[in-house]
Amino acid sequence: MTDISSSPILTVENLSVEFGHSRVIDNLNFSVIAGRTLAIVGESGSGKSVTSQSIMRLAESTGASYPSGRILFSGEQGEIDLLSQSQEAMRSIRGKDIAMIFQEPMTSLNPVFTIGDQISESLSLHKKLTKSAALDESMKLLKMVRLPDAEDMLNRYPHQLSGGMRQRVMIAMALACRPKVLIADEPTTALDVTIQAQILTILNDLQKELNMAVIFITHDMGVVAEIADDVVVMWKGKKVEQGPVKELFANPQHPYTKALLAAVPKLGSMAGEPFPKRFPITVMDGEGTRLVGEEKTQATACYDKSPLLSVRDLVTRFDSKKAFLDVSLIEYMR
Ligand SMILES: Nc1ncnc2c1ncn2[C@@H]1O[C@H](COP(=O)(O)OP(=O)(O)OP(=O)(O)O)[C@@H](O)[C@H]1O
Repeated sequence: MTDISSSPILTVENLSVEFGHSRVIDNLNFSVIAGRTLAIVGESGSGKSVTSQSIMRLAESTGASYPSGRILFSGEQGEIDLLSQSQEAMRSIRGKDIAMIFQEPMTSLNPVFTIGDQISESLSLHKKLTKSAALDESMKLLKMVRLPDAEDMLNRYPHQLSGGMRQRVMIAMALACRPKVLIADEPTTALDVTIQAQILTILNDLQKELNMAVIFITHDMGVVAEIADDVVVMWKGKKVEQGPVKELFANPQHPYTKALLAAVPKLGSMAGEPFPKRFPITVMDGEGTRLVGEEKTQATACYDKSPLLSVRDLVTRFDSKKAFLDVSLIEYMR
């Protein structure tokens, strides 16, 4: 059950960000609580990445300034304003207290070092572990993100991994110091739908296990439905709507939120048909294509008022059977 009295771990207060004379974030306010996921959703250029880069204090290196605002973080030393920290102080906060994963893991992984070296480096830096303790811990982290053959994985180089594996390595690295806040900036956008579903499930599970606050940046309301508790909708640098995901999906207020929701595949309702309580699931695997039954998805159970079905829910459900959805079902859902 949600504890509405829990105090936020991170609060963005009246934040404005400018590049030269151009204001790209205007008076933004939101907060995140431990154990909950806040999705920041908005179209390209709405300011999602600048917001996360500002929290990490990485935006200045590309010319950003902050004419107003505070970013309050409740850490071990009590509440601090990240915007008034020196870059040196931020170096010990980044990665340790607040970690980030990005859309393209290849840009954050060093091609000439093994996976083991790269995870261990972060552990040595923040936790001062010896090399062998760091390698042991790295293996535990790789198991935590469900990478098979963790030991073999430690000796591999980034180019020897698939995109989904690299993203899991990035999650392992981000979680190395058990951060209080994880910022995930479109971490699944570059992956195909089956792998996206696996990564979202892993993130969801680890978030609960570690009781982290997660800020999840995306432009995809289908992803929001699966991963978020709360949503902030951004449009042209401003927050236009905010609320618990279930309420926002059931009763969107802002035209832009409505437009975002309309882009998500829905069953039936678009053609004015009543929403089917159950629908056929066809899978395609080594044994051919066949009907495996009828299902009521998690998504329909969650969003009874605004039935929403994403391809990912179904793929996740059948992934254990190494099965893939028949294209006809996806067509049917559209
Ligand atoms: N270094 C920079 N210099 C000038 N303007 C910038 C810079 N970085 C971002 N902007 C501008 O800030 C605005 C917000 O960009 P931001 O990258 O945060 O959008 P976004 O919502 O993350 O988009 P996307 O989904 O495409 O990543 C855009 O108008 C962008 O052009």
